[in-house]
Amino acid sequence: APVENGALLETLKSQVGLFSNKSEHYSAQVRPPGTSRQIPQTIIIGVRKGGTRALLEMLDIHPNIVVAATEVHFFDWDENYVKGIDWYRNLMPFSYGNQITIEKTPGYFTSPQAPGRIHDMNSSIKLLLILRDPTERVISDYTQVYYNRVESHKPVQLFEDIVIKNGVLNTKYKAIQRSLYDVHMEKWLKHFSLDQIHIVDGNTLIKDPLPELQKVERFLNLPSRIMSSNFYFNQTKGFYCIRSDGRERCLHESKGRPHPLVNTTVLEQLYSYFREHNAKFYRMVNHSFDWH
Ligand SMILES: Nc1ncnc2c1ncn2[C@@H]1O[C@H](COP(=O)(O)OS(=O)(=O)O)[C@@H](OP(=O)(O)O)[C@H]1O
Repeated sequence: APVENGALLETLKSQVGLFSNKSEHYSAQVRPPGTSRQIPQTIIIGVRKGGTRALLEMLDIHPNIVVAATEVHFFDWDENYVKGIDWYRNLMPFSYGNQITIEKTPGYFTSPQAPGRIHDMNSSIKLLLILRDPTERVISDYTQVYYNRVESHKPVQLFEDIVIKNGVLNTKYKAIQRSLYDVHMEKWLKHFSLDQIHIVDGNTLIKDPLPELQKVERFLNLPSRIMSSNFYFNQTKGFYCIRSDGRERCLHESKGRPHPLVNTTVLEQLYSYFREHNAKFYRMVNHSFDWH
C-alpha cells in the first residue's frame, strides 16, 4: 500500500542519512534516465579540519553541483588507488550533463602522492582548498583526535603536553606538520598552476558563508544560485546551518565542537612558529590572510 511504502521510504532515508531531495535523487542505486556517474571535475583537496564538510554541503545547494557522499581517499591511499579509475567513478553520484561532480578528501592536501596522481587523471582540473588559521587548525585537529580517543576508551593527553616536549615546541607533532601550508602547497604548485587552485578562507566561511561561496561559483564558472536565504544562524550550534529544498540542517555534532582553552605562552609559541611559514605561503599564492 502507498502509505506503507511511504513510511518505508522515510525509514530508509533516515537510515542512509540523505538530506536533500537532490541527494535522494542522485544517491539512488538505480540510474535516473539521462544521468551518468562522472569523475569529479572539481576536488576539495583539504585541509583537514579546514571546513571541508561545510564547504561541500554548502556547494551542494547549487543545482549544477552534485557531491560524493563520503570521503573517497582515492589519491592518498594506495590500497584504493590500485583499484583504478572505474572504482573511483563508481563512487560518484549520478549527474546530468550540466552538473559538475565534486568530492572532498581532506587528506589529499598533505599527501605526497595526491598532486601527481590527480594531475595524471586530469591536468586541467579545478581544485578547491579551504584553509583556516594554522594554530586554530592544530587545536581543531587535536580536539578531533581527543574525542575519538575518549570514545574508544583510549588514554588522552593535554594539548600542552603534546605540543611542548622538553620545553620546546614539538614540531614533529603531525597536527603541526599538517598546518605547514607552504610546505604542502609547494608540492601542488609543481603540478598545477595557481589559477587552478582556488583558496577558500575557512575562517570567513564560518562567520559569513555566502561571499566565500559566491567566489567559488565564479571560479567554477557557474551561475550565481546560492542565496543568503540558504543559510540561517543556529544559536545552539553557534554556526550557520543550511536551508535548501524546503529543509533545514546543521552539520554533524562532530563539526564545531568546543576547543580546549590553551595556555597563552603555548599559543604564542605556535603563532611565532607558523609566522614565517605563513609569510612564505602568502607570497606563494599572492594573497594574505589574517592568521596570527
Ligand atoms: N557551518 C558550519 N558548521 C559546523 N562547522 C563548521 C561550519 N563551517 C565551518 N565549520 C568548521 O569545520 C571544521 C571541520 O572541518 P572539516 O569538515 O574539514 O573536518 S574534517 O577534516 O573533515 O574532519 C569545524 O572545526 P571544529 O570547530 O574544530 O569542529 C568547524 O569549525
